[in-house]
Amino acid sequence: MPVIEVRELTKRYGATRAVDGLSFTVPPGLVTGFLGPNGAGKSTTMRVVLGLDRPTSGEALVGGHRYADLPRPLHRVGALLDAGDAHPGRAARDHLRVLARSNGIGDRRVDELLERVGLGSVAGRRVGALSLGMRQRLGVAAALLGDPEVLLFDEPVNGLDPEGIRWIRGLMRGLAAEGRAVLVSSHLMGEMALTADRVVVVGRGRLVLEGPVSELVDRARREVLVRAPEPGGLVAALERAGGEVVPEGERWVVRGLDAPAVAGIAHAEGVLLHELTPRGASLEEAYLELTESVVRHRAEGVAA
Ligand SMILES: Nc1ncnc2c1ncn2[C@@H]1O[C@H](COP(=O)(O)OP(=O)(O)OP(=O)(O)O)[C@@H](O)[C@H]1O
Repeated sequence: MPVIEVRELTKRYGATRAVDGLSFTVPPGLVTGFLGPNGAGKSTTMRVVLGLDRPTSGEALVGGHRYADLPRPLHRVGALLDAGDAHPGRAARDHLRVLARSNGIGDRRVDELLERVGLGSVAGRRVGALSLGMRQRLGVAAALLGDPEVLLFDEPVNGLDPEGIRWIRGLMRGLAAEGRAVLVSSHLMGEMALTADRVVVVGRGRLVLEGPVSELVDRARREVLVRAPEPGGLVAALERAGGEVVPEGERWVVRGLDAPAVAGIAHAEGVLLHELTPRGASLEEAYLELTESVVRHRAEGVAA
């Protein structure tokens, strides 16, 4: 059973549809990457899941309930939205203690978490004197206070150095391995390929794709570059087989057929090939292509 369920969610701010009929689920035990370009509606969706924003229509449920109806929300859902939300003048430890006490959580849990996120030695330091990476770790500790089964991270690697990025990745993988549902937003596909088991891709507030990371790769446009000094009937035969053939310099770009199929057709036509090169899109390209096509379609839709 999915732990987070977003159903037909729409959120408008005036004329802006930040989220537009979005549905997806976040299952337990996996890291789900929430991907989309800037302004795609990721933060808005997360805020609605956390009850910080009200949907215009549709709903977002955690364990079958709206956030507002969860009895002990901090014990069900933890979130890292913005590293800058702690009081700068307060010591890191005290920041967590205040949060913990107001939720009936003891100081021992605070000390345990400070160690877990690697802030044990700087726990007495003012929040304002912590580096961005340390504040990010403090935010993670706050999210984990109630030992929640669901975790939301909004662009957690922003501004972190490579060591901090590695740490966050390992942490998210570990939390999922403990059976928790982890939703992490990013606008970088490469980052998600290293961290997520599955992805929910959004563009302009709408769902573009939901599924395993590998599905995105499969969606990548695949091409075969072909060079044949005497092509004869090759192009026509490739087109008959369903390929789309476009000249590129001295070569042909074939789409819709894989390299073995192209080789087989060339052989059947008796055409000698000097080159047969499969060209696959990278994950980042596949993702950009997907989100761009959504943006284009929607722009055309608006113009029509
Ligand atoms: N409180 C608000 N008032 C008005 N417009 C808003 C508000 N919050 C978000 N928006 C708009 O809604 C759209 C979606 O924003 P959102 O922050 O959810 O996107 P995002 O995918 O998280 O992008 P980013 O990666 O830039 O954070 C944007 O056009 C944004 O300007």
